[in-house]
Amino acid sequence: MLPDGPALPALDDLLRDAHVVALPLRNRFRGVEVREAFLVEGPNGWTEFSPFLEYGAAEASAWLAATIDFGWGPEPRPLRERVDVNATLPAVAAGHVPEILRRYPGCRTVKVKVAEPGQTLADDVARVAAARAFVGAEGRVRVDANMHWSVDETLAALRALAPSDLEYVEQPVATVPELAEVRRRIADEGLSTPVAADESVRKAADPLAVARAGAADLLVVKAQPLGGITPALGIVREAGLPVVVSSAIDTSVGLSMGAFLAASVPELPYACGLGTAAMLTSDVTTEPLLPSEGTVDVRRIDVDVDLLRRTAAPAERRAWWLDRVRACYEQLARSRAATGEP
Ligand SMILES: O=C(O)CCC(=O)c1ccccc1C(=O)O
Ligand SMILES: [Mg+2]
Repeated sequence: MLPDGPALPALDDLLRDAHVVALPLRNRFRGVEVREAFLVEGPNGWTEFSPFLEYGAAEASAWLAATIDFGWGPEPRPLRERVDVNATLPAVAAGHVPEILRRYPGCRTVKVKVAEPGQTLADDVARVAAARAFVGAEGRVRVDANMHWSVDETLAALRALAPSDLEYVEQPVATVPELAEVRRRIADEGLSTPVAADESVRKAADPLAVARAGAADLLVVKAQPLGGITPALGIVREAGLPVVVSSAIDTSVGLSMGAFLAASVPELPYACGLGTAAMLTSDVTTEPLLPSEGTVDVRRIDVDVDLLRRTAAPAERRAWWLDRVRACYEQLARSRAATGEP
């Protein structure tokens, strides 16, 4: 189900002055080496559309709803001016951990990618230990397995990672029943690691099912896949669980949407995954939303025309993105027309 939202702007308003950029990453992340994004300026300011390339129109349409919500919808009402952020550590060798974490000045929380296909639990243990050594006993270290473990593998990993004292484990397994089982087994075995749901929120037909099933201790919420700040805030309210606001390797424009969401959530007990501008080798603004003193600003982003030109995607990629916006727009228009009917 696609979220409701403001009346759609004309398709031409989305396409006429749009930019498509291709930003190389410093380190490969979930198989991605260059991040592409579609940027457009609405009456509220610059907004972003950047679903991953493999997503079909149905899934990507929620991301377009978010693009429109941020550019054309109700202005967010932030409760804070800065948001604490975590460092995001790709599945690199342990020896590379310090050089990556140094890009996140002041961040006391690290999210470590684990369970990367082709790697071993020993690789994860070494990487997580290096992250713990970097932040010290006062810091926080969480891991994200992106659904790659079974229930048994999760428990084995949590036992092996226990010396690093995890803040939580994010989406260790794929399904809601498995998440529930992981939580039960953690309690049965006398462990205490909280379980966070990410894919079970952002890729689910019903983002609240995991909360209703009592299958997670906290939720990871992302503005773009949930259809924007307005619907995401509704999900946070109804879930009744603590949340971490995160992002999807966005440009600073997409990160600013996440920062406004994080700033609008009533309670924000965890550092948010909004520091990832540090993963990009270039950005679309001269004032990128980079972490400083462990936080990012909550502000709109002005894009820089020179940077847009320098990071512009090749013509055939631009054409692909414009087609994708058209396809998603059609879906949104159809779904909004349907909800208007009796
Ligand atoms: O939460 C963070 O630290 C950064 C964002 C992140 O990890 C991410 C980025 C792109 C795609 C998936 C994920 C994820 O949380 O699984
Ligand atoms: Mg995740």
